Amino acid sequence: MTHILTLNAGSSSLKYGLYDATDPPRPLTTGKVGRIGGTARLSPADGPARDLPGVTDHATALISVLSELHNTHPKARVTAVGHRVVHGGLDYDAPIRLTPEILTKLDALSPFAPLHQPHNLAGVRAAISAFPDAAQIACFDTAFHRNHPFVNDTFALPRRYYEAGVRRYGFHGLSYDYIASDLAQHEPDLSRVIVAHLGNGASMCAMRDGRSIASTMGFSALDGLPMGTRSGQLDPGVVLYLMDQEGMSPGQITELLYNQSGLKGLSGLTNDMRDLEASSDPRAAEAIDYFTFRIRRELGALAVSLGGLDGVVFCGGIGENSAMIRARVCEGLDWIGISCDADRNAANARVISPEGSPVRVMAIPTNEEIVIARAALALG
Ligand SMILES: Nc1ncnc2c1ncn2[C@@H]1O[C@H](COP(=O)(O)OP(=O)(O)O)[C@@H](O)[C@H]1O
Ligand SMILES: CC(=O)OP(=O)(O)O
Ligand SMILES: [Mg+2]
Repeated sequence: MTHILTLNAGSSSLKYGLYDATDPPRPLTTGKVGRIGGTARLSPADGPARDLPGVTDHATALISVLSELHNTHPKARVTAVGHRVVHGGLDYDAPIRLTPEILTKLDALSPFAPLHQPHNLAGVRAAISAFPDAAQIACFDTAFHRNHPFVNDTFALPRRYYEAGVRRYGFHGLSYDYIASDLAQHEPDLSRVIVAHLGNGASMCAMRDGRSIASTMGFSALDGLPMGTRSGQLDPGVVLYLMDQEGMSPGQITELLYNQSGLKGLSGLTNDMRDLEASSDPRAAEAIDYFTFRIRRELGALAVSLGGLDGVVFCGGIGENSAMIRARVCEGLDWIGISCDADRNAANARVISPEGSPVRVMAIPTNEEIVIARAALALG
């Protein structure tokens, strides 16, 4: 028996999975290192969680994950490693087996996803040294969105920028791909669906019949919803002001918009939703107000893109676990058919809208790892 390893570096997490290389891949173990940048904690799905005091970044998190897997599954024969790679740019709209040339091309996209792409590619390089004989497969967050209609793919800039690749790519595509396959299997009657992937990074996707037609994220993973540490949608005039009036450099603005803004910037406290929910500081409440307000605003915009709504799905660390955020998002939206049953919501049930509701509202745990494992099996 041979095995597939999956690695998924998010902005605050490193998720992993080890699978038998069967069709479909059978999970042997999965888990994650969360709160990277804070008190990192390893949570294997099948064992006790523990803090990782020496882990301060994605590189040290990866060393811990590889050593955990070596201890728990010493006989694993890894023949393919599947990687989440956030940005595939113009060239990659499907998973691909990596070569040194492709890796170099993907390096060039790092400035457009600085919280992810460098960690994703460092993971590839670490996996090449740990498993030199294994196939390395990249699975792109952008791929799921590559067939957007022109109006959802472009900015109103002179055409040459579109041709040069300045487009609305959209991200979290592996998560949306998983949710689309889950819906096709279990809710085939739903055509127009909005999926809210709410984690440390957050975006929403409008899907018609399982295909993405619009996303709140754009050229980079900065656009759209406010996130743990990212601003979300911002008037470009603010960036001009920061440069012209405050004399900030591109590097300083990058640090501000990617690392010091969003929930962390607004609350002045933390990027972590669990900590914000537990806080009595009024700034924490205001950060949550802003987060839910922007989700509701985008919900309206995406419903218009779809010409109506049959379903809403919450996923990601916040979407799957926070009944409070889901309730706040759904509050007072009966007029577009959205409502939330308090008991179902509190129980984290799959369907949280009341029986017979015009829009089926759901909380579905996403599974980017299995999407990566399937691709690694196909291409490995
Ligand atoms: N029970 C919970 N209640 C509220 N928020 C939660 C809960 N569990 C996790 N979260 C939040 O989910 C976010 C992390 O989401 P996740 O999808 O794991 O991260 P990433 O985007 O880095 O992959 C954090 O803000 C965390 O506080
Ligand atoms: C693209 C993105 O924001 O990913 P994550 O939610 O894993 O940080
Ligand atoms: Mg994530």
